[in-house]
Amino acid sequence: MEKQPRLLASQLLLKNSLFEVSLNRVLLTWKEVATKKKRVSGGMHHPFKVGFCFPKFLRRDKGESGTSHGVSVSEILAVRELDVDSGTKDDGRWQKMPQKSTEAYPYAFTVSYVERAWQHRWRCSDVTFHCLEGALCQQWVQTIREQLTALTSRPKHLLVYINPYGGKQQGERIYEQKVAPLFTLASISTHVIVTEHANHARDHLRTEAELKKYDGVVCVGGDGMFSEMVHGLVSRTQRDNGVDQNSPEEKLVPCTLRIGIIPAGSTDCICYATVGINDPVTSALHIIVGDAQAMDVCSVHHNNTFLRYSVSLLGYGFYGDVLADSERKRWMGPARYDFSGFKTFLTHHYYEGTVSFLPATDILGTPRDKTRCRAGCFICQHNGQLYSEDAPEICETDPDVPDSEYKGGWRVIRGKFLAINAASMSCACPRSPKGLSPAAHLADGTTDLILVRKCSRFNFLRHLLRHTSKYDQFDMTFVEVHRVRRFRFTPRYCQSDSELDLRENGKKLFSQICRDHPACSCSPAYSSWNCDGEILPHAAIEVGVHCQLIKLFARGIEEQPVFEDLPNPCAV
Ligand SMILES: CCCCCCCCCCCCC/C=C/[C@@H](O)[C@H](COP(=O)(O)O)NC(=O)CCCCC
Ligand SMILES: Nc1ncnc2c1ncn2[C@@H]1O[C@H](COP(=O)(O)OP(=O)(O)O)[C@@H](O)[C@H]1O
Ligand SMILES: [Ca+2]
Repeated sequence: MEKQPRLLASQLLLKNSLFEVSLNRVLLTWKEVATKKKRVSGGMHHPFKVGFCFPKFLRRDKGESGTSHGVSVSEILAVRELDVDSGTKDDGRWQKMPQKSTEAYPYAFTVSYVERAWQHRWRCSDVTFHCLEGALCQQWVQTIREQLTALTSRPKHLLVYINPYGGKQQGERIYEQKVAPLFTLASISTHVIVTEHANHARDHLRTEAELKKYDGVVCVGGDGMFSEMVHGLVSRTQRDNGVDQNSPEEKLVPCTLRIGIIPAGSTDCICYATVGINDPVTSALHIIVGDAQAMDVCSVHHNNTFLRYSVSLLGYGFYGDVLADSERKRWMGPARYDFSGFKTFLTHHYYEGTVSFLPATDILGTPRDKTRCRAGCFICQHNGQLYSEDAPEICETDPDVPDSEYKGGWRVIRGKFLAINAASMSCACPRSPKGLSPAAHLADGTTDLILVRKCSRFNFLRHLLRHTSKYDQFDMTFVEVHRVRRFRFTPRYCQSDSELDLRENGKKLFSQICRDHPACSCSPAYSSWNCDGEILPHAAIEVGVHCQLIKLFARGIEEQPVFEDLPNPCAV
């Protein structure tokens, strides 16, 4: 790392020990002064040599000369002066001042910063430095504040929507107790709206919200609430730019405002797969430090009419049936998915239809890779560039020509499927920490199309269980996975353009099939599509991926540090 010029360096007191504290544009470091050499310096600037740079995740080292700490300036949340005389912090919280500092070091300031905890959790930590002179203390506070102000990617004004009914109905409490105090600490102003009905946030964003006033929008809720934000923002952006969402081939305009998610839902898959954990404090801290993570968005059309956007799972068959059943059991909270999941597994329905897809051939990465999409993902950068430079691949298709005759690289697969899933990202969530498609990428412009063909109940159970273990869920004869740019699905019993209303005619067709095939296992003709937790009204759909259409306040999952592999900077 390039050596940065030092902005400040002083000997300051921390918990009754003397530390050499140094600030440059990148790092704030503090290192205990060796016991023998310990002396009170009178608060003058003492140049000292910081002969090493802290590796990214290594914040603390015990060297010969005492404990060393480092925090990246980009992860400092706030700095504030302490009112030592009154013994209070300027945020009103009482604090017992250490005896030695009140006597010899009567001025103090506190730096709040991000500390990494277990399993990708972030926490807000405080460190308080005591100074001999008020002027020095103020100089430190002012210099750190100037550094923070220079971080232009940090949001200052946020529009927050809380779904009070998501997940375990704890959205408001989570926001007030865990998130709002952190936003206040970081001097972020907020306009908070507690939603009063479904689609309140979507419609407000799409038509009313004065978006120019904000640096980002935040939702407190689950994947359904996030989906509302996506629909509101994407639709608004297309309308403002005169783009017709009804055309499946249209290149959509990316949204500029970033979206933050404070997890308070049932699956929290978007949060989990972009941050690594569904933890409200962690998400709030990612928002405060101004992280940015691009994400792909799928548009879903039926007969040249826009239906919905999807960012995580589009699932027909198993996941569609689980969702349809679970919607009637919302009162159960997140447990409804376990109940409906078990019930749907027992019904073991399969569905016939044709899947046609345009494989993503010119890109890096495959769904069977061992590498994972992580913070700063090279594959997302590479493929993202490829797709943003090129015009989207448009394959002229004629609805009157059978799928099997399509040209332009489309592939056609007909069959009986227990599940057809399109995962635009891993879909990692607490139920399946590796997700539906573990090697899928957040921002590579593709979706992983997973086809699970009709198989025995036992084999399907094996496939499902592999989502929760180290074994490969795709390494089974009845499962195939393709990385695609676009795909279509047509159910076998599709009635052309005047397609069935699924709820009405689906029932009729179900009984018809069973009469025609007395020995069949009574699979209905149609399932429904689960589109990020919403049921789609049509089974025949066309899907296209829009590379990096939105941005989140996240950075992707960070690699966990392997401390043994890192050099000890203090070792001789
Ligand atoms: C017998 C063991 C079975 C284990 C299977 C585990 C596989 C779980 C993969 C889940 C992928 C979830 C993808 C995300 C979907 C969400 O958009 C959607 C709505 O979420 P929310 O708004 O928070 O309610 N959630 C679901 O569709 C739930 C699927 C759960 C299926 C068991
Ligand atoms: N005030 C409200 N009342 C009822 N439903 C709401 C409200 N606000 C949002 N919703 C809807 O609740 C659904 C579920 O929300 P979500 O936050 O995703 O929770 P969960 O993860 O439990 O499904 C979303 O589809 C959203 O449109
Ligand atoms: Ca993707």
